[in-house]
Amino acid sequence: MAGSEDQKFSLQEVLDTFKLCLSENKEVYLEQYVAGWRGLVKFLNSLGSVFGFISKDAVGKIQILVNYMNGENASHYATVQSMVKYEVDNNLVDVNKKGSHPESGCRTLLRLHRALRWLELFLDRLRTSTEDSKTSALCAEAYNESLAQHHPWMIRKAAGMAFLVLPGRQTFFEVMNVGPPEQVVAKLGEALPLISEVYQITEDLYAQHNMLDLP
Ligand SMILES: CCCCCCCC/C=C\CCCCCCCC(=O)N[C@@H](COP(=O)(O)O)[C@H](O)/C=C/CCCCCCCCCCCCC
Repeated sequence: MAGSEDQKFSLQEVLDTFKLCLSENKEVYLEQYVAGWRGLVKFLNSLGSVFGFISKDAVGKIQILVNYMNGENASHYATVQSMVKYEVDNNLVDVNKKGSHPESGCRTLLRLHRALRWLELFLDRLRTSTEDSKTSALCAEAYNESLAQHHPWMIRKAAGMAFLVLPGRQTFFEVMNVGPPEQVVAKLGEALPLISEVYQITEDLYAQHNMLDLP
């Protein structure tokens, strides 16, 4: 994986991976899910070292999942559904407090899943924003409505400070490599339902298994 996060970001590429995430019977392919996150991390890395602590956490979690996907039980890590079934059936998930499985696939994916909700809220705000909107405010609002509820004070503070140095809306749109603002807005409109569907399917699955609060 070394170096893959340094390449140029493309919103289209991320959109394509999220499109490929769902199987015909609405299972979420882990390979595409992880590929989507890798694409997003490229974007994060292009914003500078202030975001390094966020990128490091995301890359670490991506790597945990990749290790399972390439490990001896790889066949069980094809989809989120098969991973959940395998780990739950084999008692490989710490359910109430951290124990012998502190880095289960289920727990690791849950962290990225919560971040996907932040992404959904943030992209929707970006899509409906006006030229004078502040990306830092849009990002903070989306964060407070989602991920912040799972983060301790120190992380919330650090994240809040990082948001303050986010580039303006115009730069943001340029980095997406889609074209003029109208096309970015259209592309975001295309991306959002896909991200929402992947989010909702995962959310429902975790809810069914009472796993939305894994330690
Ligand atoms: C389409 C282009 C525009 C949007 C591009 C967005 C690019 C974002 C890329 C990655 C997002 C980072 C995902 C972060 C995952 C965080 C998972 C998490 O909650 N980890 C915490 C809990 O883990 P455990 O301790 O339980 O293992 C961990 O404590 C977190 C540490 C780092 C701080 C996370 C702050 C997240 C802020 C939200 C992302 C802001 C990115 C702003 C860039 C626009």
